[in-house]
Amino acid sequence: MRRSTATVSLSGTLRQKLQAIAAARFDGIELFEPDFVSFDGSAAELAAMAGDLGLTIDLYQPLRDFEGMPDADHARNLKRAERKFDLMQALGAPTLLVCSNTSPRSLGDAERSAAQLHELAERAARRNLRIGYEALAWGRHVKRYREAWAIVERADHPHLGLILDSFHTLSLGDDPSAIATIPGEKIFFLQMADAPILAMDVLQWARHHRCFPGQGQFDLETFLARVLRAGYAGPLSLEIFNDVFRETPNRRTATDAMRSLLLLESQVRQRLAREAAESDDGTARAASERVALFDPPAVPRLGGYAFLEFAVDDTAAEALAALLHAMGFVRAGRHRSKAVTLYRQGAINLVINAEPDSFARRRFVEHGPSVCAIGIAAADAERAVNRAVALQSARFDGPRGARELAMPAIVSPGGNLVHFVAGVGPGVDPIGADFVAADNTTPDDGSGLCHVDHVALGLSPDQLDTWVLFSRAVLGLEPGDSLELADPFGLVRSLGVADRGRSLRIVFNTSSSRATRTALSASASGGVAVQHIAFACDDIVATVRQMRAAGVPFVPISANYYDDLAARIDLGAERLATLRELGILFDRSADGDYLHIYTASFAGRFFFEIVQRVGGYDAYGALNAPARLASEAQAAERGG
Ligand SMILES: O=C(O)c1ccc(O)c(O)c1
Ligand SMILES: [Mg+2]
Repeated sequence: MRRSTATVSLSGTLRQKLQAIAAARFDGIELFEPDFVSFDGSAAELAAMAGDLGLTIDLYQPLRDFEGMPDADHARNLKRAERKFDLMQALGAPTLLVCSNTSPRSLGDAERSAAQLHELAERAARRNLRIGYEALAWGRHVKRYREAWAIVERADHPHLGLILDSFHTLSLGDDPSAIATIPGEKIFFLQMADAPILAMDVLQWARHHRCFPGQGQFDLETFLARVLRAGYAGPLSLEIFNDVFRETPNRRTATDAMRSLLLLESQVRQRLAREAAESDDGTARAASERVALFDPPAVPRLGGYAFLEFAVDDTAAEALAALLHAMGFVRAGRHRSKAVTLYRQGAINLVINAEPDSFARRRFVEHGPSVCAIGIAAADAERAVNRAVALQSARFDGPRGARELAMPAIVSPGGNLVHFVAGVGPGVDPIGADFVAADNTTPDDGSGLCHVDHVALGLSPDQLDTWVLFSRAVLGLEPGDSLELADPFGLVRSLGVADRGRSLRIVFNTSSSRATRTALSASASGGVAVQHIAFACDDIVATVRQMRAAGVPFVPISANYYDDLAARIDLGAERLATLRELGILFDRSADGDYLHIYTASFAGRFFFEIVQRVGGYDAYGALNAPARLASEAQAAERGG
């Protein structure tokens, strides 16, 4: 399909917007009128600029408060429309979007609305332009696509058609099924927008909280499948009013925009194939044949975290090694050719990279001691990278020594590397292969840690949507519930994503307050940093006892927390006393329990969490996070 985006979806001047849109390889734009009104050039200059960038101007939008007006207003409206037709001809824009009237002066008489739109279409036809009529969810008399279609049908003019916008239909909870009954050639344009489900005024929701497909909670797959089965074959366009996108650097937004369309197309492609197999009316098959939908390599099958790599210098390497040692990790080997050491426990591989001239060192210089790369086990690593690249990630090929394993990697939105590691499994050791075994290896030692449970990222607020889409599109992870937690200095939003098998979990923490630790660490790291790494164990009491004996520093938890816990959940006196003694936090859901504890921060950059999941507990103990956040703030208050 031709891919297009409204200029309102990105930040910048109109010139910068077009450059970003072209760089992301869109085919066209919807020109949002305010962008043109304040543009410092003529329509012809804009048309030339778009043309030079390989972009067509697919739609001019919007013309407001047009249909169903008293006669005197209508006469003025026609004059106004003629001026816009002049402009569209100079721009080479074929279609004008007329959104349903919101004026209190509009009369709500469908006959009158149809007649006035017919007249507008007749005038458009003289210039070979087209009118698309769109129902705004807050239109005065027309809110739903069926109401708009009834008027278009009644007006019955070849230059008048319908414009569909997923936001208006899905925000009202309207059923998109009937779209399939509208003749495809009467759907003149299609605007796609996702959004989080919010209980708020629909106009505010629409103007501030739309997001790209895959970033919100609307069922856009069903919506688009309906539109394609109706026979629509025009552009697939994004119209996203979003406060954050208005200020986010527009190259990233444009990449997200394209990634969102490619993901949606690939989902709908599969959906149509399924529907074609199930239904016998032929429209699903016809749709698949009519439009070419993006077809990337399949979502990778993931097998959890294969390794985590830390960027350090020699000093930080020593301090981190001491902490890991106290946590029960063993130094398993040194890299064949680099200043890189492998620490192991259970199935956990931690790579400590102090190699002077390396990607890790560049990250260290920018961000201090930090996680600079992760490895994800994937059955077919090359295919996983190919999918990532198809979905707009950059491939990274680092220098590789003679006998080293090929481990294809991509660059994640924050600039860290994501390696895909094939052949991880019982009895095989693709990570260890690059390391010369240390002779002090005692694999039976350890404190009972078995695998990486999750990695938590601290994100600046403008990174959250980017990461939700990246993890969904590239890694096939799906979001859970979004929660709000209290830090002593503001609110923190926390959202977990995971694959279906729960082998790979990532938690995103973000804060719009400026003084929360989440916000401070996100801004100190350029917007994205691994905030903590959670290791899973089977007996947290034994593990924490051993770590405490070895001197691992944990975040102290208020005695009041345990009094409150006792009031909320009946754990038995002995169990409660053990948790209190060791500073272990507890959460219970309908599915199971979660016991966890946090280490003190390492070099003020990141920390570790030890977790034990019991039963089918599927979250991250977010309700306990305030206990940690307050504890850290109080330690800082004491000068700790
Ligand atoms: O918010 C608006 O005014 C507006 C304008 C044009 C559109 O296509 C739309 O969906 C909303
Ligand atoms: Mg719209």
